[in-house]
Amino acid sequence: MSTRQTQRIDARPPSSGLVIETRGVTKRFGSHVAVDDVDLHVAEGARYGFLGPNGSGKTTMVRMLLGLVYATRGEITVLGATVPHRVADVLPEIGAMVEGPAAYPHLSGRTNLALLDASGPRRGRDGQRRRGRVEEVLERVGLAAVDRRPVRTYSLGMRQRLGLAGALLNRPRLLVLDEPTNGLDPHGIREVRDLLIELNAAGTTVFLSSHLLAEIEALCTTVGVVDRGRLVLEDALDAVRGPTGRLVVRTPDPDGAARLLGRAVAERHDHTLVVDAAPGGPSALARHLVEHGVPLDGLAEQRRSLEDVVVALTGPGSDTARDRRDRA
Ligand SMILES: Nc1ncnc2c1ncn2[C@@H]1O[C@H](COP(=O)(O)OP(=O)(O)OP(=O)(O)O)[C@@H](O)[C@H]1O
Repeated sequence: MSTRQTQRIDARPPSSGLVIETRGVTKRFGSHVAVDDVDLHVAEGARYGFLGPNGSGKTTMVRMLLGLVYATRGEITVLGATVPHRVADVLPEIGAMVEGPAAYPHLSGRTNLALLDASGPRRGRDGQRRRGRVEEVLERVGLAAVDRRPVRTYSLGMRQRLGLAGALLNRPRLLVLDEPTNGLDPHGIREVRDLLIELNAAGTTVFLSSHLLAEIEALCTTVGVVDRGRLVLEDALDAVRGPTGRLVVRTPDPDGAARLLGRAVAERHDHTLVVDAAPGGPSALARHLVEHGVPLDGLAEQRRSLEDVVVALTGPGSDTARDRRDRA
């Protein structure tokens, strides 16, 4: 075993169970504070979504995690190594894609990956195995059928997949991805999501930034929301989307249900009613409706959407609100 590998194992102890931890991380560009006193906690095995509008500091944070830019203040630990000083020890265990995929435009995707692999921790003369690794990651990202044409002729979606393939070459323990579905069509977005879920199920922790709420909601187990450089929320997605205290009733007889439930009905849309929860919960309400001849198609607890929570937290005057006003 090489010294390098031993060091990596020594650097492994996130006994806290955290693979990324930051304390008071701040980044200033001149007088502009891009990241402001951020404490991140990314647990081993999580799919962590770092959500924020454009310009909120996501890329800057991701770059700091990888030691590509230095924090003005604060501490960063990734896979047990302090960043930037010891980041080189753990980089072989991290697959990263930041600010779009980088590749030599005049070379094919395969050649680009082979070069990347040759410069990685398993550099050396195992050409056969390298070819195997390259084919495997091309297959995983749906580029197996790609021919010899140069990367400059690739669509943005293909480049994005190639970038992901590069991030997977080392079979990383941690994936750090900045806006990984940028430029992909809905089909491609779903494929990347499925791939990340599959890798995560096999043990890889996934940290990704996105300005797309729906993407984070569909993929992540934990969410960190950043607004103008500040982390305004960090929690398990299930906890964020907790119950609202109301029940959603679907019935073919909404008039009958509305008459019966009176002022408990908070909202009504076609055959769906949102009802203030009464003592006894969903089962008591179901019984009450059915006993009074109102048939039910469905009854469920209403849960907050991530969007509701984010809008409430970021509030008017934030970049999110400004973006909305600009678009209006
Ligand atoms: N090298 C730099 N010099 C000066 N300002 C910078 C630099 N890099 C980023 N910034 C500024 O820091 C703020 C945060 O930028 P950052 O790219 O981290 O945001 P982001 O959330 O990733 O945005 P996007 O989704 O648009 O990529 C922005 O106001 C940006 O203009």
